[in-house]
Amino acid sequence: MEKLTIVKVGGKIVEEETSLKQLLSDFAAIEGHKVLVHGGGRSATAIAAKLGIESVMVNGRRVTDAETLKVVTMVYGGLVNKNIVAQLQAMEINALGLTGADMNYMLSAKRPVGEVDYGFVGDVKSVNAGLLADLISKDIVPVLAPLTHDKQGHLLNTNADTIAGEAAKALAKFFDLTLVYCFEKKGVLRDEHDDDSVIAEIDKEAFAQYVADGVIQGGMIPKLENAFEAIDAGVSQVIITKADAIDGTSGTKVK
Ligand SMILES: Nc1ncnc2c1ncn2[C@@H]1O[C@H](COP(=O)(O)OP(=O)(O)O)[C@@H](O)[C@H]1O
Ligand SMILES: CC(=O)N[C@@H](CCC(=O)OP(=O)(O)O)C(=O)O
Repeated sequence: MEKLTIVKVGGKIVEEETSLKQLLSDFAAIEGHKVLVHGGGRSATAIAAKLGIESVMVNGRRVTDAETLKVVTMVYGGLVNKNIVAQLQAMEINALGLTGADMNYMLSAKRPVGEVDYGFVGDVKSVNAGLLADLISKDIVPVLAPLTHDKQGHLLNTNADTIAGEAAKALAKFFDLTLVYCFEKKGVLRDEHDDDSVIAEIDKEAFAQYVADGVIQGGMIPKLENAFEAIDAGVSQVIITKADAIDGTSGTKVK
């Protein structure tokens, strides 16, 4: 099987021009087939605020009403995605920006209203991995935005960590796959405020204990849940690391 690296980059890196540029240049240097998944939550929050729209997050997910859906569509599907594609093209990477609606590559269903009404948030139902794999095999580099669709004409907001996890799970049938979640810290930390307290390896048992102890919380919980699901689905390696170390030589290895 040929190797494929999927890199997911979070909002703090995406928001800052210099950190994004560095990340894209490191990404461009990865050998072999690759896919980039981007977030941009912070940019969406900033632009929503300029438009007088308040951002509400519950359990790390954005409550997405009709106006917020317009903002995230513009920010993720437009501004962030197309800027990344243009910058990668300048680095001789043949990038192709996609939402889940493009090529119908990622289908979702609006999350049912439970204790929380998340609005236009999509839970992934299926991934058209064959079409993505065809593109990847032709040396095209998909750049995936955190938007999916319901095939009834509606875009839905889906967390970027989930997009990366679902794409990895589906593409693991075609490639020997490494999934790298990169963000602003050196990995999963024993002490969130001490960047030198990286947990080198984590399994489900240790994860449950760290959550119970309050060491792992917030957005790191769904990130790790996505990571474990990817390992269970046959992804060879999942690494959580700092954006300047996407070569996988440091950070936290998910077992
Ligand atoms: N033990 C931990 N180690 C590292 N980060 C943690 C930990 N517990 C909670 N976090 C938080 O998780 C955040 C990463 O999750 P999230 O904001 O969803 O990531 P991203 O920026 O990649 O979308 C970090 O910014 C940090 O504040
Ligand atoms: C449903 C949901 O929460 N969607 C996310 C999608 C963006 C994202 O995940 O961005 P980061 O990776 O930068 O956090 C949101 O709108 O914030």
